[in-house]
Amino acid sequence: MMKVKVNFKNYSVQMNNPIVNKIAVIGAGSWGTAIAGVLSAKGLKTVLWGHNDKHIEDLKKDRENKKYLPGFEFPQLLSIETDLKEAATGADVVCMVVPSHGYRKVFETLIPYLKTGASVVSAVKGIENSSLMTMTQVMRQCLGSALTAKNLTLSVLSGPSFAKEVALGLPTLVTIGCDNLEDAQFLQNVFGSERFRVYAAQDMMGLEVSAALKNIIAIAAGISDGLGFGLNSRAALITRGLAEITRMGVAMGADPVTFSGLSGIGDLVLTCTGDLSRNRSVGLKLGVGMKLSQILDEMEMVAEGVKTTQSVHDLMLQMEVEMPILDQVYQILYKGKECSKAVTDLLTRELRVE
Ligand SMILES: NC(=O)C1=CN([C@@H]2O[C@H](COP(=O)(O)OP(=O)(O)OC[C@H]3O[C@@H](n4cnc5c(N)ncnc54)[C@H](OP(=O)(O)O)[C@@H]3O)[C@@H](O)[C@H]2O)C=CC1
Ligand SMILES: O=C(CO)COP(=O)(O)O
Repeated sequence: MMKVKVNFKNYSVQMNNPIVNKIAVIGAGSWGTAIAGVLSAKGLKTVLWGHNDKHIEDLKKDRENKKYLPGFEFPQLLSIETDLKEAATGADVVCMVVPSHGYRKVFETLIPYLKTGASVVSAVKGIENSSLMTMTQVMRQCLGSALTAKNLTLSVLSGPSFAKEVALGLPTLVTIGCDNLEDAQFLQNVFGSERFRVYAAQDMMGLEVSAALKNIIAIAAGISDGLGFGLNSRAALITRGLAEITRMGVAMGADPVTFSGLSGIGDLVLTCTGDLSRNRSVGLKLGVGMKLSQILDEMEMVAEGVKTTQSVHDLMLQMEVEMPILDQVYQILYKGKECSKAVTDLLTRELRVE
């Protein structure tokens, strides 16, 4: 039987589209494809770039991303590219959706093609292993003086947003953060639509830390469910996880208020409870006794929390921030600790005041 494809339902051409001639979405996984689909469905000329020639050929031929976001036909205004120069040249907005482990290399290659005055948005939720930097810190470092010479704006898109639900046009609320609120407000109009409501913010560090660290707590929540624990345990992990994320965020310069927003508690709840989460599913499999190497071998998609656990563990030691849940997830992922022993160690810590 032939499967019916959905054409980015509920995103119609908007009358209030701001003047952007071209948007480049860099990274053709599920999230990049969903973002590019939404933008083009609302009437903006959008180019989606991916690094894998064979995969990109399939996208062109099928007008669908069968590997990462099956079932959604590309809108007419979406074009597909393997050439980074072609994709980025002339783009007013460049949205980076390459996973954190490949982000720096792709961005460095992209810099010469960035248009003067362009807005560069990171939609990625991870902390780089080698530098322990967030993605906008990586971009700042790569750009150096080109950031001001080219008059570029850096920003972050974050919030509870499973790619599949966004592609289906189910109501989704996210936040875009820029140093300057006016720049965030411009991007609110670029990305926003009736079904994709965008809030503006200025605390980029808070958005990036909450986005990256919720993935680690989602692994912990998956482990808890995999071990057969109940809803009490999951609620406790979300609550104490948020306390850890906030402690680290504040130590890194974030505003604590951000952690009670969409990118904070919003995305944490989604990822810890939603079965579409790849990070939660890694935890579930660990909880029922599978080995991490086997889980990763069988996964086609990225679970950013696995690598980010390593980065945040380094940050925890460097910055002397107390993060007991993160520490146990690290022990399970990287030191082969038994999940049940990690739980016992967490529950028998010295008694505390909340
Ligand atoms: N999916 C979602 O619902 C959401 C994801 N995010 C975030 O978006 C980011 C991207 O994730 P997502 O799209 O889901 O990932 P997917 O697993 O769906 O796809 C990953 C994509 O990245 C490509 N890729 C892998 N390595 C590199 C590299 N070194 N250079 C360039 N491209 C590379 C893959 O190509 P190939 O396989 O062909 O090598 C593939 O196209 C992550 O940080 C994630 O946390 C944020 C919000 C929602
Ligand atoms: O960040 C996400 C939704 O907001 C997606 O989470 P996963 O990467 O765990 O699937």
